[in-house]
Amino acid sequence: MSLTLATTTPGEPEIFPSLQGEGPSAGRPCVFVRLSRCNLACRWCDTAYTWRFTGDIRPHRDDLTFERSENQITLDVREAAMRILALRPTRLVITGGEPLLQAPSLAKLIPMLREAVPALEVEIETNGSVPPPHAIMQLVDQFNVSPKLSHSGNAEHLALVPELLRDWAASPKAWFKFVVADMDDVNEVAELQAMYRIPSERLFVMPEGTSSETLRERSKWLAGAALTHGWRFTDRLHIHLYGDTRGT
Ligand SMILES: C[S@@+](CC[C@H](N)C(=O)[O-])C[C@H]1O[C@@H](n2cnc3c(N)ncnc32)[C@H](O)[C@@H]1O
Ligand SMILES: Nc1nc2[nH]cc(C(=O)O)c2c(=O)[nH]1
Ligand code: SF4
Ligand SMILES: [Mg+2]
Repeated sequence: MSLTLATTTPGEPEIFPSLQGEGPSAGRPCVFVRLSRCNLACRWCDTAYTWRFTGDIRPHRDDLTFERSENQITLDVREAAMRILALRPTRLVITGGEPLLQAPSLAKLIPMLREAVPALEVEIETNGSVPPPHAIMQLVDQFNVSPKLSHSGNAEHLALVPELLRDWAASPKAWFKFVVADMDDVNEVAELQAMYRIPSERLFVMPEGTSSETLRERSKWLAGAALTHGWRFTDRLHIHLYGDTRGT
């Protein structure tokens, strides 16, 4: 069984230690694993190298195949586990791309890691549009679910998501993290919250941006909107610390 990962440089799988930069566990030391491929295609995606390959215009369509890319590498699950364990993880963040596209391999990887580190805590970053298999719901401690608003440009795909969002909202393991670029987005978050009964306690808003300047500018009014609506606010610590750099 194998996993397809993103790469930092050709041939080097994107497995790295860093502080969690976003959401409910921001500031925690973690090991990150970034998987390749995504079912969506967000206009402002900061990791488009995980899915935008040559000749691949609509990656979430089944009729398009992915071309080989130096931005991805396939490893046996056992090899991926060894590389992760070498970094002595206490908490793991599995991200992408969309990690739930490789759920069956993750259901092999996580128990393998826990055999070596029984107390290992595991988070998954997901766009919330791929149904998580039961085994994954059991194995993972925390899901950082980032449903995409209309400004992401995934309109026709997002029409399929509503039922799933209701399920995520009902799970105490799911924390919502909405990427916001302007006040229209704030209003859309409020609508989704009401429609799917997302508890404010588990709802974060996060500014869209890949530079400190943009994040600071947007944080000023977004912090106010969070206060008005009773939501949580999260910055993107890693961008301030390291910039928009692979493997950080
Ligand atoms: C690259 S995604 C990978 C996981 C999954 N595909 C998702 O979208 O949740 C990781 C996180 O980064 C966020 N993100 C991506 N590009 C961003 C940007 N330009 N500004 C702010 N957040 C961004 C996503 O919304 C998500 O919360
Ligand atoms: N430090 C750090 N924190 C993160 N939180 C979510 C990330 C992601 O890309 O999913 C991320 C990332 O890439 N780096
Ligand atoms: S869902 Fe996540 S990885 Fe996929 S395009 Fe959007 S932000 Fe990027
Ligand atoms: Mg990121």
